[in-house]
Amino acid sequence: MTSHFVEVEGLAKRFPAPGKGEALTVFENASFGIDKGEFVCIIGHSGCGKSTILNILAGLDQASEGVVVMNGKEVAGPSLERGVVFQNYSLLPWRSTLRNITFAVQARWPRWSRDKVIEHSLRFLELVGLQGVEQRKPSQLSGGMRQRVSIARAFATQPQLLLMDEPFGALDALTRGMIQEELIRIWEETHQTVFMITHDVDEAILLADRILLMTNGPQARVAESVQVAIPRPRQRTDIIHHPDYYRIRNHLVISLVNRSKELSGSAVGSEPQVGKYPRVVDPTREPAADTDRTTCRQAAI
Ligand SMILES: Nc1ncnc2c1ncn2[C@@H]1O[C@H](COP(=O)(O)OP(=O)(O)OP(=O)(O)O)[C@@H](O)[C@H]1O
Repeated sequence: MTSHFVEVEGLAKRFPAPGKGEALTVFENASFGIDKGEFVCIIGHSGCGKSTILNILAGLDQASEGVVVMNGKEVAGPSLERGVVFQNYSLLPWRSTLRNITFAVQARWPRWSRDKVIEHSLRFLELVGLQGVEQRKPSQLSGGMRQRVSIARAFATQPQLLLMDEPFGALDALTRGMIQEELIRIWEETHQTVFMITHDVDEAILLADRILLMTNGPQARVAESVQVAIPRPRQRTDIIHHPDYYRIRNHLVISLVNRSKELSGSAVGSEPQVGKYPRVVDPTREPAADTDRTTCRQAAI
């Protein structure tokens, strides 16, 4: 039945109303697939249910309807096969930087020797540029460094699926840019399957193979799957000069700013959604009028 590495089928989340009112349907009928080694970002306005979807994929929350299947097995709870990076780093404050990583690596591979655990952990700290701070506690690190530790820890445990909930949301623009590039480097080395929430259209285009677009809630839908076929390796300073960059960016911005509200609860775009999956969109093949450069100032939602 499953054709993708991760298959999300007919997911819905409803919360009961406090009184006798109707239940709140945050999103419904969310169906999409993620292939092995793919980097997928999801974008949508605040409250449409992105974090809830990510938590359901992680096994940390339960769907009201629908199912998530990973590698042929239904996701029924948390597992070391799925790693999560949150915006607030989630490091253990009493452990050193290195021990925050070795702790997770040891849990993942309990039979490994101490030396092997340390060697493996140091390699991932090095990949995020954190040599020399191994013995510092999280409180002695900057926000950017803490997020690097948390990314290194997630990649070091080599989960089959890595879930990232706005990992750079709390960082300043310069630090964010640097860590985005480190994330690209570490992903290109490991070819991890990644599902990431972001509010930043430019970040999504830089990182993703595909961007899932959600309409506004309540009754939000995963309406489009937007292809990002810009070749890799990608760099922040070069990607903006690629001829397809603004076509993709403007499509995303127009969909998010103009269409997602009007069409909340239905597919974004002029064509209706056919079948269970979101409409597949390649903005580089859409008419130029849809990608007017004047919308480019509204990039983060
Ligand atoms: N326990 C709950 N009871 C009722 N409603 C809830 C509960 N938990 C979450 N919600 C609602 O579910 C909706 C989706 O929340 P979620 O955090 O998944 O959205 P989001 O798209 O990730 O938002 P943001 O981009 O702001 O992080 C919100 O409207 C929120 O108020």
